[in-house]
Amino acid sequence: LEFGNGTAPTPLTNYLDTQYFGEISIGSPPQMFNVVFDTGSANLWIPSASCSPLYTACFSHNRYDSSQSQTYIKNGTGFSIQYGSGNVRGFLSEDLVMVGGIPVIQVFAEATAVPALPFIFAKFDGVLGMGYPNIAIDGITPVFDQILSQHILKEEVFSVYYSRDPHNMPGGEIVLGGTDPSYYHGEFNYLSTSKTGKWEIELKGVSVRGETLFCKDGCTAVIDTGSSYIIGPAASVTQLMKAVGATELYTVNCDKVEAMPSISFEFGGTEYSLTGEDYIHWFGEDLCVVTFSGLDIPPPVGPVWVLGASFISRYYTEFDRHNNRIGFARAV
Ligand SMILES: CCN(C(=O)c1cnc(C)nc1NCc1ccco1)[C@H]1CCCNC1
Repeated sequence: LEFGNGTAPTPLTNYLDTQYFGEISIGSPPQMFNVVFDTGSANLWIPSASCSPLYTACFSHNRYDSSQSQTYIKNGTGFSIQYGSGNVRGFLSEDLVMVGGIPVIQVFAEATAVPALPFIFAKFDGVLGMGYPNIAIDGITPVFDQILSQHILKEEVFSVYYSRDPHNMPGGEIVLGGTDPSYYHGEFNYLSTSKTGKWEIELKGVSVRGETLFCKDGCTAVIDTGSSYIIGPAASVTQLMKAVGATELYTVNCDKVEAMPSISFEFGGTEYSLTGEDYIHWFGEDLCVVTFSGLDIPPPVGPVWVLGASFISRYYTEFDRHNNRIGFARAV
């Protein structure tokens, strides 16, 4: 397959700086879907034409109809993926999936039950997991691994740019096989993924005004392209709100945003800081909310910090499967 220089870019749509998604097709003739490219999971699921109208979150999105596809291969194995608020359930099917112009014969899940919360708020139809195969449910080979085995990519990496202020076009870009220098400047700093099999790295500390307040003895950070915000242990985030002058409801007075202190994450020997502008979400003229949320993820996964779009929109991120490392560079 001749495409570009061994890299395959997909433009992303930015919905209110909180949801970033790109278009893929499934089936012949192609059925189009908007999916989140999610490093926090490793399966592809999309709503099924056979989902009940009772599931509003399924019925209100584009749905895959296997009866319309000449390349559909029946599977039927059960599928369930757990989210904080509930499970997406369905069954497995196989068909031709086109991602960034690359064809893949892919096993994916047709969702017949999609929890209203949070997915009625989703502007995307489904999720394309970009995580490692060992977190893939039902042991399905993930899309990116299927592409790697075709040996057509220049490098065994993918990179993500998320824009800020939704008026910028495009809203973002994911590049399979390399990086896009038009969206970052300066050098990359690389951090090796602490446990192979997850896009997570060692966080050395979280500091405000130069003082390390949290994760003093080191902790784990998950770099999750499918999450909107920054999630931290509940007690730490509560203290962090106080330290930056936000109320318990995470709200701040909009004209105080410029004066808010930077919050820094130390990875390797480098401080990655977010200014008030970076971590505040403007919900209107005078409602500004801090885009952090407190969540105690239980061991063995937790306690962790999850860095989502609020972080990635400031730091262009390269996910390197060849060297099992994550690279950050300043986004444009
Ligand atoms: C996709 C499921 N996720 C969300 O956080 C999520 C839920 N519900 C809505 C409506 N949107 C979500 N993410 C929007 C988004 C797109 C890109 C950046 O953030 C997470 C679940 C944990 C694994 N990682 C993904």
